[in-house]
Amino acid sequence: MIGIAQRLARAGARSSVAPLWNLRSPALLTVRTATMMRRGREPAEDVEGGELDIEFTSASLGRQRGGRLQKIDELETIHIGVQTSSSLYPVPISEKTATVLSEKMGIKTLFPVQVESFEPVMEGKDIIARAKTGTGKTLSFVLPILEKLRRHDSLLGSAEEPQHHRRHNQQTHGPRVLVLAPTRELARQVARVFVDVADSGKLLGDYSKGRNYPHKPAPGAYTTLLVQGGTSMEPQIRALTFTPAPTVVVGTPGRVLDLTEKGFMDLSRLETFVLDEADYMLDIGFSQDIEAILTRVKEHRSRRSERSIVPLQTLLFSATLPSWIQEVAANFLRPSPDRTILDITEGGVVHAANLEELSRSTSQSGPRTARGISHVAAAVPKLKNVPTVGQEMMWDRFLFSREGRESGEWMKRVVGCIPWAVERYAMPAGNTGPGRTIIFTERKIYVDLIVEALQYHYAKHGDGKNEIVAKGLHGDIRQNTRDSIMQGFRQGKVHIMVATDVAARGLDIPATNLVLQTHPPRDTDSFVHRSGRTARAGATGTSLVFYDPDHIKSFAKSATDPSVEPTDLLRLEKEAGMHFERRVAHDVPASIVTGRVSYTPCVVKGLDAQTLGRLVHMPMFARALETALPGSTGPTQVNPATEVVESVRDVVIVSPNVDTEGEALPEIKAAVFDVPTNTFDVFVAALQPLLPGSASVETIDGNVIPENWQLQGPKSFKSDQRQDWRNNRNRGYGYTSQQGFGQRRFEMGMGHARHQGGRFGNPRDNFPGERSDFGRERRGFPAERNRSWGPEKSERNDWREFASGRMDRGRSEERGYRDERRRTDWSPRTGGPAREPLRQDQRHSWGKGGHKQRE
Ligand SMILES: Nc1ncnc2c1ncn2[C@@H]1O[C@H](COP(=O)(O)OP(=O)(O)OP(=O)(O)O)[C@@H](O)[C@H]1O
Repeated sequence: MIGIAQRLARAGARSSVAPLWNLRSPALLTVRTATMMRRGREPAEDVEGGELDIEFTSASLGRQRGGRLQKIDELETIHIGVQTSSSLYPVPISEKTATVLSEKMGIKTLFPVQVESFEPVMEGKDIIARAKTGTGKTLSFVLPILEKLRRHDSLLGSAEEPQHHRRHNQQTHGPRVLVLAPTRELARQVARVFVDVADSGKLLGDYSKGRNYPHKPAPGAYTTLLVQGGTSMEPQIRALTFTPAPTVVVGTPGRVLDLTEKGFMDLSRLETFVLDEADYMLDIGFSQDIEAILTRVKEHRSRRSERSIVPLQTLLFSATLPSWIQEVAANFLRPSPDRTILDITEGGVVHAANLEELSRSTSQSGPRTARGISHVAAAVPKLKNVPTVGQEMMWDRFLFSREGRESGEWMKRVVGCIPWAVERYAMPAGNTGPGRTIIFTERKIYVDLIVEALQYHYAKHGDGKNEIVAKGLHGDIRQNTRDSIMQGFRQGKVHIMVATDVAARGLDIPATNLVLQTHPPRDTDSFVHRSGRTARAGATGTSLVFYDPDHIKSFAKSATDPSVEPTDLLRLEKEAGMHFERRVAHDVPASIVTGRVSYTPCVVKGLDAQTLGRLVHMPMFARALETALPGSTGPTQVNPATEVVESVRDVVIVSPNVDTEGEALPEIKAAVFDVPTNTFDVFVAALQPLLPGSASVETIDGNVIPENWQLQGPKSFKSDQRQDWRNNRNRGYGYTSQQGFGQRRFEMGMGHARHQGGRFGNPRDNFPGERSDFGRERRGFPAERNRSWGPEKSERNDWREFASGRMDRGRSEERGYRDERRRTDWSPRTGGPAREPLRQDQRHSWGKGGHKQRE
């Protein structure tokens, strides 16, 4: 008869046995084992779960090997809760970890990738593993890594501890495990799993809740340090130099490399090196950093005696392992038999013999996306009206930028359909709340635009009770804001997160109902990862891709005619092994981007092409022109710099709202601007100083708008509105957001604030028309550069230098600044005259508070 301990150990309960021997009274134990023995009933009997009273005799216990096990003298009855190996933790984990998993993390069973990777990691093998999104890859390396540390450390000092391991542990100070992840958010998430499983309290280096300097860890605790960019390095350095050093470091490659190169991170004690999202990390972009880090690891380790070194174990995990990875991964992994290649598919676990086999199996392994995802492709309808983004400056700027001309129309169409998608797919039946949606888009500017439009839409059309909050996440957002947005999304305070691919990999937000992509993604792997943000850990969810219905034609054709290039969606279906349900999206009735704006036509006669050429560079005019030309070139297709100017030489541009089609004003070179009524004043105020003397501005009825029109108080812009402007209040006049003029103008930036009617500065000074930006001309700034879309920053700085008397004559002549107009009394700080002319000795004190001393 073999002993209980051996049997338990064989069945996978090694670590659970030790406390058993110390029991002096009946106790309920949860032992992860399949085979138990009852007294007097030999041989052993397989138990299928449930609880079992077992009596052990002192004789049977006493036979157990190992001096550390206490011998029990009397007969004891021990109640052991038994569960079969297939249902609960079929791997030998310590009692402590088992308790954390089941009680704190609510994990009752292990997922296949976790079971399969456990033993190889424990044995110190290298692993490259692929498993679908949301199948628990993080735990599949965290669990065995911590267990391995525990097991090794439990042997510390005992005869069983391997010699080289003992020396390895004694000698140095740095982390024993290094995990690299591509994004800061993912690094934080992985680090948290280490902290949870190790039950080590605080995550070091997590500053999201204020400063968190390293505390003295409990003896034997496996502490984890988060080393991410975008936050202060100093506390990370302090944590690294602390004794004992953090056991695990999880970070992004840039910061890890930085700390290593500056000598703060000693990697000579490193035992395990993990690349989460391995394919992404080894792709161009990150691979250089990774190689540099590994070179450092080798350097550090080589300082130590050969015999003392524990072999470095490398673990690579991802949901996608493209074929190119075979060559790259071969440089990182040791050859067989020190390496295991795992592919966890729907059909089961494939132990590939080599990397080639793994990449071959990619195409044969069924759908590559997680099982619970429903895929929808929604055709985005064409714009029914001509929405002009009236209320938000960001859209203005975008639509007349180069990108805007390329993709502006598509973005407007897409944005108009998002509320439909959210309502339909992110609000599950019976669920009163808005659910969670992640919207992926290609560029940061799209993120900002979508967020702005959604915030506007939900503020306007929300029911006031279930307010839907949308926030953006991309690389230009400050780290603490990114962290709080992520936290808000996890907690359900943010309902829609609009993100670039920074959120595409690894992020685990369990209750995400909908993943929406504004364009079919560039490659299938991106699609797999983006879609994988929903339907995690066996849940269900929807992944929706917006596409252009023009592609429908080629959809149908390409199905029958192989010579037709498959569209993006067909390619995705083929390569990802899934099928899209086709739908037509609905855009919101009143365009989300604008609502319907009312227009006032404004006829400008006597325009020459040169003036018009200048006008069209200003977003405000360009937009008006665009609106005026829907029939000919389409609302966003206008290239203002060329097409419009070319055509204005011969034809009259007519507003679509005016039923004249060029005939009513046959001989006159004129432009009819359809100006949104609420910005009419700003428009005219900005327009008039730019026109040549021969030009006139008229309403469509032929009433000439006098030159000082805006000063007399236009009908559409009443005095109380002007007062609002002065008082920084917004009542939705179109040129500001809800945040109020002052703040908005600050956000807008200088150039934009200017063309909204005035100088950047105190908004009360700048009511359009009362004081314009063009006053600078009076101060001697060359007229041709004096435009509000005007001079480049460097030129502006030059001008300031000149105006404040700091520029020498040679340079000022070179730039054509008129020296006789040099104004030494002009304050570069306030843009107005200083109180009294500066003395020579005071001039140099600008910027050092000299002007204050004079006051
Ligand atoms: N054994 C388990 N039982 C229940 N839930 C689990 C188990 N293992 C992991 N999970 C949960 O599954 C979710 C997904 O896990 P994880 O983030 O590790 O997936 P992943 O495979 O790394 O996904 P991705 O490829 O997107 O990075 C997490 O919320 C995690 O808590």
